[in-house]
This record gives sequence, C-alpha cells and structure tokens, in this order.
Amino acid sequence: SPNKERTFIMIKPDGVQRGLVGKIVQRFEEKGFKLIAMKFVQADDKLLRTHYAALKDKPFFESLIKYMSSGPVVPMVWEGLNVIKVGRSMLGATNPADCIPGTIRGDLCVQTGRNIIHGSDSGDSAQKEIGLWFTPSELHDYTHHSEKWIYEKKK
Ligand SMILES: Nc1ncnc2c1ncn2[C@@H]1O[C@H](COP(=O)(O)OP(=O)(O)OP(=O)(O)O)[C@@H](O)[C@H]1O
Repeated sequence: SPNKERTFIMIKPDGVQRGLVGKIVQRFEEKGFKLIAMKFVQADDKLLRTHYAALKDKPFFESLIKYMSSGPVVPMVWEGLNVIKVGRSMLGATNPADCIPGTIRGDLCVQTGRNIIHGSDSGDSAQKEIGLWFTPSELHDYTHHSEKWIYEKKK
C-alpha cells in the first residue's frame, strides 16, 4: 500500500547535544507518520563514510565526518504516505538560510555545517540508508491506532 512508504531520518550530533530529540520526534508523530525504528548510537567512521560516500570528493567531506562523529546520533525509520518527499519538506533546505519558517531546520538552526537532521532524498537512498543503519529485526511492525483517522478508508 502507498501508506507503507518508508524513509530514513537521522538527528545529527548537534541536534542531540542541543536537546532537540523530543521536539523532532514529536513533529513526525504529530504529522501522522509511524515510527518503525529508532536508536541512539555513536556512529563509527566506516559507517559514516559509507553513508556519505556520494559526497567523498566534496571539499567539506572530512569536516562532515568529524561533525557526524562528534557525538551520538538518533537514526530513525518513519513510515507513511509520501513520507520521503514530505519528510524532506518538513526538514527544509540543506542550507537553513534557504528554509522557510515552520520547517525543522528553518525553525531550529542557522548553518549548513550544523543543520541538525538528515533525511533520505529518494526511494533508492531511503532503502540503502535503512539497510545501512538497521538490521531487518530492528524494523518493527505494529498496530498504530491513529492510522484509521489519518487515511481514508479504501472502497
Ligand atoms: N557546503 C557545505 N559545507 C559544510 N557542510 C555541508 C555543505 N554542504 C553539505 N554539507 C553537509 O553535508 C550534508 C549532506 O549534504 P547534501 O548535499 O547531501 O545535503 P542534504 O541531502 O540536504 O543533507 P542530508 O543528506 O544531511 O539530509 C548536509 O546536510 C550538511 O550537513
């Protein structure tokens, strides 16, 4: 079902250090998305370099790895209708200066190099990132009692 689309969202070390975990999780819960997996981990170097492999030739790559290693992160999987696209719009643009107020980055941070959160940008990257950060047994399926109020009943 289209409601079962999944995306990978991760609160970066500055989001954790600034005490924004609860607020960010709350935004996804309130929107109506379903939490499938979440953990609190210090990511190792190899995992981060794999996660950001597409950026390995960028001038900021090493500082990005250092930033992402500076403390624990909160990787999550969220499920719901159009969650990849909607998740990205909830995050706002990569550069917080380009984000409209009301987005997570637009409301809570100011700089690209400290932009507090990551979200998959496509179905392909969502699938790759979920597989990189979680084992299948860490992805939980359960009854989310609000769903019948979030989605119209199919005739
Ligand atoms: N010019 C830059 N200077 C410093 N850090 C940057 C710069 N551009 C990107 N980054 C960092 O690298 C991350 C990944 O960059 P990318 O271009 O893939 O943006 P994004 O897809 O919006 O971000 P994310 O993948 O974290 O959601 C950014 O979120 C940011 O933390």
